[in-house]
Amino acid sequence: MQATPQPVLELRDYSVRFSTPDGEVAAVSDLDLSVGAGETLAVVGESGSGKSQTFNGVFGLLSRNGRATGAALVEGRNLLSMSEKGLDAIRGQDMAMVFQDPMTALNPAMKIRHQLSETLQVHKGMKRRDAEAAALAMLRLVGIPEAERRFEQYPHQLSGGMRQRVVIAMALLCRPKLIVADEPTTALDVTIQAQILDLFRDLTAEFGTALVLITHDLGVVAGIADRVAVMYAGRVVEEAAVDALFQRPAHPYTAALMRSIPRVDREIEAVDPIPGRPPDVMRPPPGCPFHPRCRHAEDRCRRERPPLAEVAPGRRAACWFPFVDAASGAVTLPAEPAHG
Ligand SMILES: Nc1ncnc2c1ncn2[C@@H]1O[C@H](COP(=O)(O)OP(=O)(O)OP(=O)(O)O)[C@@H](O)[C@H]1O
Repeated sequence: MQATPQPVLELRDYSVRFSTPDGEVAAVSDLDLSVGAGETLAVVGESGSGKSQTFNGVFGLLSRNGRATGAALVEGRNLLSMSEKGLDAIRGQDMAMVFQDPMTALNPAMKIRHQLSETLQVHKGMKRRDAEAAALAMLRLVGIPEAERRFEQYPHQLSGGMRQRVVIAMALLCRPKLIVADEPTTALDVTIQAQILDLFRDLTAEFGTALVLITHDLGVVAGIADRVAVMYAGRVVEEAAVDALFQRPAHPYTAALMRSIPRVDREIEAVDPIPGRPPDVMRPPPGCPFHPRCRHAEDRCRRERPPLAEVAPGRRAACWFPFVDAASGAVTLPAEPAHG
């Protein structure tokens, strides 16, 4: 793999399971992933592929029937073996999560002033005045116009985009080493979406924060991510540097995902939805979980599950027949067969 800067978060042999009356749900299986200081890792995949539960497990936010196993190391400390108190101290101080709906992080009955300064008072032990001054400065930094006036308002008085900026300000206040943003722009309109992504890019570069951006939308990762991990049925099926991935995906699922999104440089007719549906994680198909939807599946794919393996320098793919020339390491997309 491409040399990652010193990992801030490292998942090793990491899985998430839920017990249900119908049996065990293997939501996330055997992940090995890391993200380094100042690096942005995008985690993409269709709904239900395990993106959110992976990081809910890291933050100790799984529902009661869920359990994460393996290791989730933040600067070498395994969060999975920590007490609730130890985890509380790290959450908010060393790592923060930003969700799709900013109201999950905001208290509707509290002025922005108090929401932000309280974070610093609790986690950094700052005096109220200093905390408020720092909070106001951060509000300006995340591009809130008329920050002084907004400081005295309640969340419902702000637009959705502005609320998300406040949440980002709140996440950054303690200068965390890691931010996980789960679909942070999905609820926003396209122009605001681009502004918020720019904001993430600028601020993580400025503070050297490791950023994990969870999204179902491959389109949003191009301008912001350094690396991309593509998830399918609870596993990473491809991992690569963003430019390499966009130039030539090595896994048929990534290729299919790319064909399924509209692009400004292509005719709308070129959008080609992925046939079929993702597998039921309680009853995954034998072999490669993607084989029932794959245009290139062969017998081996129906029988044996391919491991995530290095297919070229800096990229991994879980496919028996990745689009990579073994001798040269060049990625080669085969001609598409006529059938779907
Ligand atoms: N409490 C639960 N009990 C049982 N299964 C669950 C529970 N929570 C999540 N799951 C299952 O875990 C799997 C992964 O879900 P997850 O939310 O991580 O997917 P996702 O890729 O983030 O999708 P989305 O983009 O829709 O959020 C899904 O099959 C989901 O049904």
